[in-house]
Amino acid sequence: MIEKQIFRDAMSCLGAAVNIVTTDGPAGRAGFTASAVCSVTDDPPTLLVCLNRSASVWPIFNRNEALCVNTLAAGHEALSNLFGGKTAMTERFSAARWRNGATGCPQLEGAIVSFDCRISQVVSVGTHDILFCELVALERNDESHGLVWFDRGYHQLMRPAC
Ligand SMILES: NC(=O)C1=CN([C@@H]2O[C@H](COP(=O)(O)OP(=O)(O)OC[C@H]3O[C@@H](n4cnc5c(N)ncnc54)[C@H](O)[C@@H]3O)[C@@H](O)[C@H]2O)C=CC1
Ligand SMILES: Cc1cc2nc3c(=O)[nH]c(=O)nc-3n(C[C@H](O)[C@H](O)[C@H](O)COP(=O)(O)O)c2cc1C
Repeated sequence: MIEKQIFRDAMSCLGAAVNIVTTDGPAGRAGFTASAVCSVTDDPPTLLVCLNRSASVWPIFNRNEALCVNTLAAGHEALSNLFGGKTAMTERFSAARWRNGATGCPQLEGAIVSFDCRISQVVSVGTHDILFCELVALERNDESHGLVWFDRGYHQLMRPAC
């Protein structure tokens, strides 16, 4: 069996978009930073998000059954750290501006793209739940530069024409 640390060191070589995944509903509002997000199928348009079941936000996502994947732009590094740390939920949300999407989940103003989704299926693997998320609506912002998590640090990605 490969050790956990060796696996993590290897995974740190995979660059990934950084996202703030939010929810709102009967269990209240919550959000966390996630790099474990990817496309599953375009028919029906579906993404997946991997969420550690030991995270404080897990019961809230589990009950609300809706979420919004807000893909972060260059300049969102501090916000990403806030949602990725052990900070109070009010402190996380007061650091940025939000609007409510079709599902009622918070959409980050200035996100490169926001995928507003209903959680269609949940599969538990090891420590994590894989949340399959069917797209309800989306909002794009084609002007901001990108942000990637690679080698345990943030890297800005510039659009070619800018
Ligand atoms: N999938 C996840 O749950 C992820 C969790 N994190 C958390 O953010 C913090 C900082 O992470 P890094 O600076 O990248 O250093 P790190 O050494 O904790 O992680 C390196 C890489 O391993 C993977 N990874 C880390 N924790 C994991 C987990 N519990 N389950 C599955 N994959 C995991 C991710 O791809 C991560 O970028 C850590 O507390 C880490 O656990 C970060 C990225 C993904
Ligand atoms: C760059 C980055 C990426 C992360 N990606 C994930 C992820 O994909 N899945 C996950 O469960 N936690 C991920 N985390 C950790 C959560 O954001 C973190 O556990 C949570 O916000 C804080 O947990 P707490 O609410 O229990 O304090 C990531 C953290 C950082 C900084």
